This record gives sequence, structure tokens and C-alpha cells, in this order.
Amino acid sequence: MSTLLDIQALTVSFDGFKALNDLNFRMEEGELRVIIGPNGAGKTTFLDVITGKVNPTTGTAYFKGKDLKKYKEHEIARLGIGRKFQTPRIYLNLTPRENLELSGNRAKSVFSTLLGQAATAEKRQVSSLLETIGLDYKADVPAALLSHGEKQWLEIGMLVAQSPDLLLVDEPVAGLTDEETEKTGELLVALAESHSVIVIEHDMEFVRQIARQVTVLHQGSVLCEGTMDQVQSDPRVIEVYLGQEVEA
Ligand SMILES: Nc1ncnc2c1ncn2[C@@H]1O[C@H](COP(=O)(O)OP(=O)(O)OP(=O)(O)O)[C@@H](O)[C@H]1O
Repeated sequence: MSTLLDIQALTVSFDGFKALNDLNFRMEEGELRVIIGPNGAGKTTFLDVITGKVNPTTGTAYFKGKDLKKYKEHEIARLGIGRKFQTPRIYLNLTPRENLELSGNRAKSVFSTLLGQAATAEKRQVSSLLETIGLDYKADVPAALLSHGEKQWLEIGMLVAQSPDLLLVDEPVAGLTDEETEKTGELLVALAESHSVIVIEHDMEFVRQIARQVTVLHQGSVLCEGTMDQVQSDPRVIEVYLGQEVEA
């Protein structure tokens, strides 16, 4: 296994306020890592730095040995980092199949995709992806008719269609039913067999379902790392974060 992400002494200041403060983080290829932390801990800012949306004030971030500071946001996407935001960004008037075909064919003509000229191999890939995300039975209905959970899965599928090495997934189960939440967990665990994945999440039940390795952020730094059991029994975590839930 080799190092996928290596982040050292990363600080991001907004008008003097440190959203990230001397943060160190390392992740190996093939890992599924869950990042938790109370509101304002810096989780979103952390993803913003990895995707090139926000520049570090100081410190370094390397992806597959490449210094991310040297790349623009769209170049970082091409290096193999795909991000899923909280709200699905899919084409509602197109079907799940068409959405996936478009994502996999970014460089090709939109018209050739829509006119059904996608190559046979690509069509097979799309069909298999539809199965993976559990939408094969709704492959050809407009995406507008999908439930919130199904839209989330479609967007995860659209990211996967672009063949990223690292998938960044921000709060994928917010607003989902219990059943949808569980299916989302199964999907991410299945994808983690062939991708490296970072998931940011608040829902502790869900974190327990999927997490092998958890990183806890607090006030812009890593508070602790370990298995869910380890972090949940860490007194510092109980104090700053999980304590709130225990009390509740
Ligand atoms: N563009 C910005 N300008 C000023 N402050 C910012 C900016 N972006 C984030 N912050 C601040 O930085 C801190 C970290 O924010 P961030 O959104 O990264 O936290 P988070 O852990 O994702 O929180 P949440 O769980 O609520 O989404 C917060 O105090 C936030 O108000």
C-alpha cells in the first residue's frame, strides 16, 4: 500500500480565524476513512483544500506524491479526486442511465451520448454501475422522479463513472430514511473495495456501520484517530463531541 494523501501542518486562515490549524493527516491507498467532528471543526474546509477550492495559508497537501498547491480545482479533479456535495447535482430531466453516460463521457460530445452512440463497452459499464448503485430498475425514468436517497446514489454513481482514485463524500445520509441510510452504507463499503474513500458524517449510527478508521477533527486540528470503539471511548472525544450525544 502506498500513501494517497499526505497533509502536513496545514493551516487555513479566514481573516485571521484558523478554520484549519496545523492539521496533519495521512491516508493510504484503498482506505475508507470517516471524518467526524462537531460543527465548525473544519471538515468542509478540509475537503475544500483537498479539491483546490481553498488554498492553504501554510502547510502542504500531497496527493499521490503531487503537491496540490500547484494545481487548479479542475486539474485536481483530473488527477483523480472526485467530490460529492451534500445536495445532489444531477440532471433531473435525464434518466439515471443518461446521467451516468454523460459523466463517463465528459470529454466526448453530449449529443453523441444522447443519440445513443455510446460504445458497447461503455454501455456495459453504465449498466453495471446502475446495478451497483441499485438503480437498474429505475434506469430509464427521469431522475426528477427519484427519491432523495436514489438521487444521492445516482450522484455517487456519476462520480464513480469518472473513475476517480479518491472519492470525497460529504454527509451522504443527511435527510435519508433509515433504510436508505443503510443502503448508502452498503454502497460506500462496496465502492471502497475498488476506491479510496473519505466520508464526512454526523450520523453516528451510520459511521459505526461503515467506519474502519475514524479521524476526529476539533477546532481545525486532528483530535484523535482510531477505530470507532477507540475514538468513542477517548475522553477527549467524549468531552468535545460525543459527550453531547451521550448526554442527549
Ligand atoms: N469562507 C469562510 N470565511 C470565514 N470563515 C469561514 C469560511 N469558511 C469556513 N469558515 C469558518 O471556519 C470554521 C470551520 O468551518 P467548516 O465549514 O470547515 O466546519 P465543518 O466542520 O464542516 O462544520 P459543519 O459540521 O457545521 O459543516 C467555522 O467556524 C466556519 O465558520
